[in-house]
Amino acid sequence: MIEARNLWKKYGDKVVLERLNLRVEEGEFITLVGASGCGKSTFLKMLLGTETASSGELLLDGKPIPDEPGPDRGIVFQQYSVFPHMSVLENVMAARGFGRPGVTGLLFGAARQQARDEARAILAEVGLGNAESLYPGELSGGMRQRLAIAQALLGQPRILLLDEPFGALDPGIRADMHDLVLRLWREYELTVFMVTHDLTEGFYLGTRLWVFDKTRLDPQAPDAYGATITYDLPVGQMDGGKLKKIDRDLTLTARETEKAL
Ligand SMILES: Nc1ncnc2c1ncn2[C@@H]1O[C@H](COP(=O)(O)OP(=O)(O)OP(=O)(O)O)[C@@H](O)[C@H]1O
Repeated sequence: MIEARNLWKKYGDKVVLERLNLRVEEGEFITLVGASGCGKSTFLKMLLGTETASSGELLLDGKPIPDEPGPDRGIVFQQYSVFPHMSVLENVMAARGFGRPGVTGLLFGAARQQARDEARAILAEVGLGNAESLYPGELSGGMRQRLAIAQALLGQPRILLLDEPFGALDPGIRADMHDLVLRLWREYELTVFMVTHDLTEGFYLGTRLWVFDKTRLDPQAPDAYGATITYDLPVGQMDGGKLKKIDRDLTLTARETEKAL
């Protein structure tokens, strides 16, 4: 489904990512970990289409990823910007409208009613069915991320990109969000790429964990080399074409890996 062939990303003379070669099949749940600033978000942006490769290829179904976001790819950031003066329902409807052709993306009549119905359905899916008339300022951090996920799912994406979506949440809330993401991943048969700083989270959620790191370093020229994927660890298993999580002692596995890294 997704393939990178000798993919590089540079900003000016600064090499951020280098020599990425990878293949991802439909339905995988990839978790990305690595030091701050090593290019994980940049890689997600390349998948989204807001950043382009400096060289090499990034392919979706054998064709170059379009260099602009499309409905087949949804993204959730750690801090999500919503319209503060619009209710939860209106925010979701606005996201739907903006995804449509037209100058303003405004919806009228039957299209508006359909957008409202779709927005209500997706809000119920993410557990915000009773919060549609609240304003963003009235939402907890977890509810705000549920809203962001609802917006990301609106275009019925095949690929969901999550950039540290739960980094700012309390542990209890994070556990609820993990349940939500795993349910949505299975229900919508998504392919997920999720950046996290939490290795345990990476092991728990993913079917495959990637570690981004630099393999070469020039102390005189710190920007001369970029990061690449240094570990590609299977942390789940395929079961008759369906992905199934394997039971494991998560804490132990994460600790073992931290030691190994
Ligand atoms: N638009 C840009 N122009 C120039 N440099 C950029 C740009 N975007 C990112 N960078 C640089 O690219 C490098 C990788 O950034 P990126 O945000 O992808 O890292 P990251 O691994 O996601 O970090 P973090 O875990 O802290 O979010 C950083 O050094 C950053 O300063």
